[in-house]
Amino acid sequence: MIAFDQVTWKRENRTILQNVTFTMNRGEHWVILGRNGSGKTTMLEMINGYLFPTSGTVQVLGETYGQCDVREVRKRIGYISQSLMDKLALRDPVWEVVASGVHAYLRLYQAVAEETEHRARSLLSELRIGHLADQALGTLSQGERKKVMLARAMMANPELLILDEPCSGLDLYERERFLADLQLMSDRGAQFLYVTHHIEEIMPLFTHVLLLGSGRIEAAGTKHEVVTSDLIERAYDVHADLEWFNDRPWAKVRD
Ligand SMILES: Nc1ncnc2c1ncn2[C@@H]1O[C@H](COP(=O)(O)OP(=O)(O)OP(=O)(O)O)[C@@H](O)[C@H]1O
Repeated sequence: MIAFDQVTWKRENRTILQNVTFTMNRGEHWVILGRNGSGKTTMLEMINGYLFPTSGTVQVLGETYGQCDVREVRKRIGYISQSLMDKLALRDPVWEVVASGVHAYLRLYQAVAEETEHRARSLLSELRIGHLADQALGTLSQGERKKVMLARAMMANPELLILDEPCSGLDLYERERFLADLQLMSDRGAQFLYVTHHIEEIMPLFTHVLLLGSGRIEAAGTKHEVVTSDLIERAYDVHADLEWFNDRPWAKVRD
């Protein structure tokens, strides 16, 4: 599904990723954790084929980057990020924003097939925002906009769904609703790769965690192997006790 083999990325004499090797197998859902600047977004950009390693190889969905048409691979990947959100037209009706995801266009440039509109509307209803379908995107709350992005990404039936801090800016209520919706969407066949700063966002659906520290892998494996007090302390440099509650980890920071 995704394989990094000895991936290194250097910029202006700085090594931003160093010898990163990891494999995400079919059926697994991964979370990437790591401090600010540890290289998480850089990894996501590589998986999307926007950045190429200085050395090492990246394989995604069975294709090796450098030996395939990256644009074809991208069609099989959904990507939810703040920078995509910023590119969406705030005046467009919500259902159109969702429908444009079917071809991964930013806007619709031609008449939409009735079936596409129907699918966009029913995805919005499934995410409990069907009543907002005809409103302009710019009139929605941040939480509702995140759901629109989720619906838009699901329009193309992606095999891999990448989420870069999707819950940033959401209050507790909106965050929990978004995470519940993600759980709802997880049985549609897409595998998730989720970047966050908040370990309690590691929902039951996630199976594995990669912990990144200054461009190197500190740990990678099943979530129960990786999300431990020792490893979290090492990666974040804070003393924390971890507790699992409702199959999610919660950190209590000590002095
Ligand atoms: N194009 C670039 N040229 C030079 N340095 C870069 C470039 N892109 C990223 N970096 C540097 O690489 C490091 C890792 O950046 P990256 O955005 O991947 O971190 P991150 O883990 O996603 O951080 P955050 O959690 O703050 O979003 C940072 O120190 C950043 O300044």
